Amino acid sequence: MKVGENKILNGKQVAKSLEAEVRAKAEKLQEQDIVPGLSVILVGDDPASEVYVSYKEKACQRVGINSEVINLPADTSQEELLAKVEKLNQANEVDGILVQLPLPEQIDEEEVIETIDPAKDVDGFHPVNVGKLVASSTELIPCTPKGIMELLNRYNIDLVGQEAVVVGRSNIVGKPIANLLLQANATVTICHSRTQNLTKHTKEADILVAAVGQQEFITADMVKEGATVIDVGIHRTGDGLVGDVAFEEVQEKVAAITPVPGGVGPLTIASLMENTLVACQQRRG
Ligand SMILES: Nc1nc(=O)c2c([nH]1)NC[C@@H]1CN(c3ccc(C(=O)N[C@@H](CCC(=O)O)C(=O)O)cc3)C=[N+]21
Repeated sequence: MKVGENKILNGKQVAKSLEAEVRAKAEKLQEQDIVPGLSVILVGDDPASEVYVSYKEKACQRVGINSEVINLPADTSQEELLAKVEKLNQANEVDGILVQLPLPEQIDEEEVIETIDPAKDVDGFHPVNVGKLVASSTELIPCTPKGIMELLNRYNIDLVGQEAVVVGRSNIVGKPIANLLLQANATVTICHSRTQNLTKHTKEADILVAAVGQQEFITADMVKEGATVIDVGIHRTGDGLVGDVAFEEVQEKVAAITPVPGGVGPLTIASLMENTLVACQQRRG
């Protein structure tokens, strides 16, 4: 099968259809004079963060969510940042609060996340939402894992009883996607930097999620023929964006694969729109 024949999972297209659904629901809320609101706090001037935040703002415009970006200087203190979060917790028109990561080193990230009202935690990073995700169910699921599950679902990729291998154990991607795959009845293995004989595990994967943070780390010899490969990585290189998967060689071997760009990234943004809408419905719908 060649590129373009459906083997390349079109995250951009699925994101577009998810956004259309959010937009329709936001329009319904407008009949009650409710407009969902998202506040993004950006500390410092990391260029990559600025780009991602601008994507989030544009998506809000597309779906009918009010967005506000709060730019704080790189030397913002912990107290100042917490005070800002608390103010947003109190603001009725703010349904979602997102503090863009990574944060400068003087900031205690965990304390910031714990200060966000769990009902407004559209990243799904607050311990209350993490606990609900693991133990039962919550609407506020971390955006990247949520987007991946939507993609698998829309492409009818079977998970029940399948071997799913997640490479990476971050709180943002690895741990939550492993839990969601488990809930979907996959058999889940989590690999990480200390895993011995990584290839032994990845070669068994029917579904392989690469969230390693290293450019083109997953090579063709590491994947099983006919697998589904989800590439969560984003690396800026001289030749443009590349992922955690060596796309050209791996795509020859697998049944389905997400591209970078145009795969997981747009789904992350669309899921943020969904989470903001859901937070709004739950708070004031
Ligand atoms: N609190 C918080 N929540 C986040 O969700 C969060 C964060 N911090 N910090 C940074 C990461 C990264 N992230 C991305 C969002 C969209 C694309 C995206 O749209 N990518 C496009 C285009 C990439 C490009 O052109 O730069 C694509 O892959 O096709 C990528 C990455 C959200 N993050």
